[in-house]
Amino acid sequence: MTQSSKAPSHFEITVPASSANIGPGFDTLGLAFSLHLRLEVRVDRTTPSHSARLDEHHQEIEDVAHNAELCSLFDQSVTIRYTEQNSRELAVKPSRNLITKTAWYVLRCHGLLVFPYPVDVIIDNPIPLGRGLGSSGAAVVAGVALANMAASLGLDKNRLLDYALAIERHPDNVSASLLGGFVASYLDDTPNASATKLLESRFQPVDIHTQQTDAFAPSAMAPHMPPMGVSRYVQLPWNPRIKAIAVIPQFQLATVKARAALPDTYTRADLVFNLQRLAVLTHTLGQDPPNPLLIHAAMSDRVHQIYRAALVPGLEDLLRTLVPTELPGLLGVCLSGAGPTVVILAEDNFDTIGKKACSIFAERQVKAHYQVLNVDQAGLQCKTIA
Ligand SMILES: Nc1ncnc2c1ncn2[C@@H]1O[C@H](COP(=O)(O)OP(=O)(O)OP(=O)(O)O)[C@@H](O)[C@H]1O
Ligand SMILES: N[C@@H](CCO)C(=O)O
Repeated sequence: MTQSSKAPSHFEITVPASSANIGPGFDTLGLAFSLHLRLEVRVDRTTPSHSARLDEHHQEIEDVAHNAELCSLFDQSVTIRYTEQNSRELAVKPSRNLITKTAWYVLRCHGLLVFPYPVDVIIDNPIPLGRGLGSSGAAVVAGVALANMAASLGLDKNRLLDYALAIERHPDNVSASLLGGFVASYLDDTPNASATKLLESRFQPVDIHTQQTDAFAPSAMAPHMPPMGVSRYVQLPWNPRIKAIAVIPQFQLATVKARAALPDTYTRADLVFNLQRLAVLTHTLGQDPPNPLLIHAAMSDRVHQIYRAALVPGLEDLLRTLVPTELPGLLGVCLSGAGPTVVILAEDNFDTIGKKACSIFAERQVKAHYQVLNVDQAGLQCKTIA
């Protein structure tokens, strides 16, 4: 992530799409793609926003009966516009849009009720919504970066990840979008020393392991700051010859619905099945030449894909039919995150494989198209323009 020291008045934020799980790595593996959410941001640093500081409002906020006044105050400090891609159903009211709501949470954790200077954001989002390509994760990463750059908060990428996790509770998508490449991550159950320091401050750290979050509660005087170092990660080796064929059905599947389809408990046999393949998979995707039979077998899963198959017609056919012995160049197949997109890792014959996958979906009356994507090794990029 690049960031100049001078407070920029014109900058660009780019965040890669991502695929989570990659077969056996449920809630831990993430892969960033060369498909980017882009924000072009202008900050009018000549005109400080009115009522920028939370403590200037201390008494007023105590008296504010509704969130409405806080929202309208924030909405006056930022404007957002989308280009035509994938934005029809997205809110352009800043206090209701995921990107700027996330930025608002980060600002409020720093005592700011609004952006310190008026901000204008043009958003280009080629990442399809609700398809398992990490559009919400990319939006959250873009939001924390927007607050960091526009308010010159000086947060490094590890702290940005803490804030992103206060919103998106599973680390796989946001870690890949923030860091780039092929990432394994976990949430740290034991808050470290710096996190306990936060306990003495007036901010109570958000409990990252519960599902509900008050991060977006605008009426909160000072929202719960995330503990420091709440996630740990490693960036894994990736053979650049391997590309991803994203086979994208036309229907959406919200993550919350796909997570509700999962059981609360698993047999030891199923857990061991996934653990064994996960261990192999984290290494074999960095080997050269790739080993198709090993990769294909290591991408098998018993924790989430079988339980989501009913929500993605054609998934079981794809997992059963797309094998390296039948399709030269094919390495492995998996549901992308919570779906419905299916990601096929391959080193050759991308179009033959993509068309075959779309035809299998079509046999189940599912319209789909495919995109051949490289793995993005850069992650979040913040580029100063002026
Ligand atoms: N680029 C974006 N800008 C603003 N809000 C977004 C954006 N992408 C996603 N969101 C918000 O996040 C919500 C959930 O997004 P989406 O359904 O795409 O993500 P998901 O289901 O969590 O997983 P995935 O994006 O991987 O499918 C959307 O309904 C939308 O409100
Ligand atoms: N690991 C998450 C990813 C969601 O994008 C899930 O599969 O629910």
